[in-house]
Amino acid sequence: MELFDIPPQTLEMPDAEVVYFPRFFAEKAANHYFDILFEETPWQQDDIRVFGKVYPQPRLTALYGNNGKPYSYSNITMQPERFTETLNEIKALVEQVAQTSFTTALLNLYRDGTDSNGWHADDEKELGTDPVIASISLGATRRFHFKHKHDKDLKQKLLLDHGSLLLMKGPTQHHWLHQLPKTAKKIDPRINITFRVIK
Ligand SMILES: O=C(O)CCC(=O)C(=O)O
Ligand SMILES: [Fe+2]
Repeated sequence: MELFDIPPQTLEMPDAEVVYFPRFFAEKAANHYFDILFEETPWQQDDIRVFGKVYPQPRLTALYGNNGKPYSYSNITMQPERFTETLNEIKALVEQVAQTSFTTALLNLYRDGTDSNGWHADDEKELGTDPVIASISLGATRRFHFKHKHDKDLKQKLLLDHGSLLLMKGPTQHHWLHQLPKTAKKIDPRINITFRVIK
């Protein structure tokens, strides 16, 4: 496993701890995981309620967990499936780098450039304070944006590549929002796995 054949990059973000590992998985491993997860995941499309209106979520999702605890956000409550062999394998590798034992994985499937994830922080109370969130990207490269909650001049952006890991920890979720914007480009699907600890 060529874990660090490109060195990790720490993003310049005050009030945050964000590290990007461009090639956490080599190309072949990343292709393999994409294919399996694309096929075997019971992808679902939930409705979300934003300011009293109901919309289909602009992506498909699935939740896996080892403690049976549901995860709720944007008025959705998801019940976890048992971790698969593939997800356990990925989880074990991510845990070595994140130095955290995760209970839960939220999977997102962005079918094309019209799927997206709007501005939010992963700050639900069941994640506790200063949560460690480890985010794996597989498939099409997508843009990812951060903006500070209080200082409008503080922004960061990066590209999330096939096989990469983005680690967000410390006070990041307290002070920053993140989003995965739509793109007008014709692009292939992308799978994201965010590993979390649900207490
Ligand atoms: O798809 C991504 O990279 C981000 C996903 C995300 O922010 C989330 O599920 O909370
Ligand atoms: Fe998030």
